[in-house]
Amino acid sequence: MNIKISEVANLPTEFGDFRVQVFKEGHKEHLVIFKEKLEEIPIVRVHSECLTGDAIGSLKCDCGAQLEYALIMASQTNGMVIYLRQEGRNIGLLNKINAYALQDIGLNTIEANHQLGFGADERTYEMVTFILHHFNIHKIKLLTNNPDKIRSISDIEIVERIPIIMKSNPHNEAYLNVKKDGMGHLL
Ligand SMILES: Nc1nc2c(ncn2[C@@H]2O[C@H](COP(=O)(O)OP(=O)(O)OP(=O)(O)O)[C@@H](O)[C@H]2O)c(=O)[nH]1
Ligand SMILES: [Zn+2]
Repeated sequence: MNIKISEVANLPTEFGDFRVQVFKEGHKEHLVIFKEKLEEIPIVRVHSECLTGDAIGSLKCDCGAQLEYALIMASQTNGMVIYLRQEGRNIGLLNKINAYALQDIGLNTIEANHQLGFGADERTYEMVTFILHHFNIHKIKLLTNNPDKIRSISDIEIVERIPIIMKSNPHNEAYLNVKKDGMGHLL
């Protein structure tokens, strides 16, 4: 992997004061948000980019609320958020919106991906291992409901899984049910 690493900079936020660093892999610029004095076994959130949920307040998913919750947890526990640029479970924004259009006519989140020729989840997590090793972190507590994410992160000991369950709304209820029944999420 040819990875460019930025300097570390301060980033004051409404959730607390963080340090930030970018890991650039090809055209993907992943952002790591962390507290200056990390816990020995920190709480880590591996968050996948969701422009619609993270930045626009979309109610179709739970990403925006999860990101806020993760930043608050990181701030309060000397933890870290790894913001991976894997928009739309790594099919990209254009394809995700095409998937949303298929969902508008009745397909669920998995069926829509398949209709477009993608797997249900195209994400990989080598970058997480690279980033954590860069910080000399070998053990973490992972904030997730997704068992597949736990299985996919290699060479890092996940000593605890901490759930990150957000309140549902009428727009994302069906989506969350498919994550639970079709993708094995622990919801
Ligand atoms: N292709 C596709 N991607 C989606 C859809 N809804 C959300 N996403 C993307 O899914 C990613 C978030 O993954 P989720 O499955 O919600 O959750 P997770 O990260 O696997 O699991 P947690 O760690 O428990 O949150 C983001 O990259 C979103 O852009 C959808 O309908 N289709
Ligand atoms: Zn989302």
